[in-house]
Amino acid sequence: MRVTVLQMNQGSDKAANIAQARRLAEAAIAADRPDLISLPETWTNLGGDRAAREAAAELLPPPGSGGTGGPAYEFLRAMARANRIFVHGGSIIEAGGEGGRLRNTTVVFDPEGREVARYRKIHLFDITAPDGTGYRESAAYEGGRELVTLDGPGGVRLGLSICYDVRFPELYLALRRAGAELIFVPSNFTLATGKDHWEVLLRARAIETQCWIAAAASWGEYLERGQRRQVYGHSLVCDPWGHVVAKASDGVGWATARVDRALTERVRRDMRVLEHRRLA
Ligand SMILES: O=C(O)CNC(=O)[C@H](CS)NC(=O)CCC(=O)C(=O)O
Repeated sequence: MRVTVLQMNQGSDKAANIAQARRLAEAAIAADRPDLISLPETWTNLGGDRAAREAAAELLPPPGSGGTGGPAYEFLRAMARANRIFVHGGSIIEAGGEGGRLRNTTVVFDPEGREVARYRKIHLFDITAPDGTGYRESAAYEGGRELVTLDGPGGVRLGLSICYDVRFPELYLALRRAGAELIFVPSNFTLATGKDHWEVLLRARAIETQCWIAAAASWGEYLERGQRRQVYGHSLVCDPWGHVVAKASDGVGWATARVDRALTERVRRDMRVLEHRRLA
């Protein structure tokens, strides 16, 4: 099976972001025929101000209801159904959290266009970057609490996570223990942290968990309340040995890799790290 990660340069115009996602996804699907395609974190909105973020938010239909969602949700569903592929929607902004807060939420659709998983980002990005920029994701967002895995194409078990989650290895160990073979890390990684940490963290999570990692990321500049900010990009797919087997260059685009399940099996058989664990 093949997995494609899309690299976008979204801003605060939701309709333009959906148009960009559509254009990139159509080109990637035509070129590489993936079974599974993944978008970046909050690909429907990056930056702007609180009002732009709230305007991009969608109230999602209850899981399993088959109900109709907003334009981003319906775009993802239609793309899955039209191409008969799994679509991992990076994350979209979900309205309806406690106290008017938003949620940073992944939805996954199967080739029939049914929503088969929903994950809400657990770890929120409240930090000061080395360049002095402060981030307080928890001001707008409510954190999730639930671990999510599901069956993907060809029975490959998928595990869900988002961006800053990647710094918390216990989540990935729990996903592996829940049977995950391919774990997603859709991201808006900052340039200041990403240049030093992005690939190291993703490869470490792959090596420790012996899982494939698919990390679709936002790339380039955007404006946050008029201030210029940069995100690192470098969307990639990593194999369970820790090799980066596909990576997007600078700019918008995508990268596709073949997920070789025989490799997963061999790595796990020959180095039984799960059984060798002593402390956690
Ligand atoms: O704010 C939104 O609308 C969507 N959320 C994000 O873009 C979040 C919080 S600002 N970004 C990250 O988690 C980057 C993590 C990162 O860069 C690191 O761990 O170093």
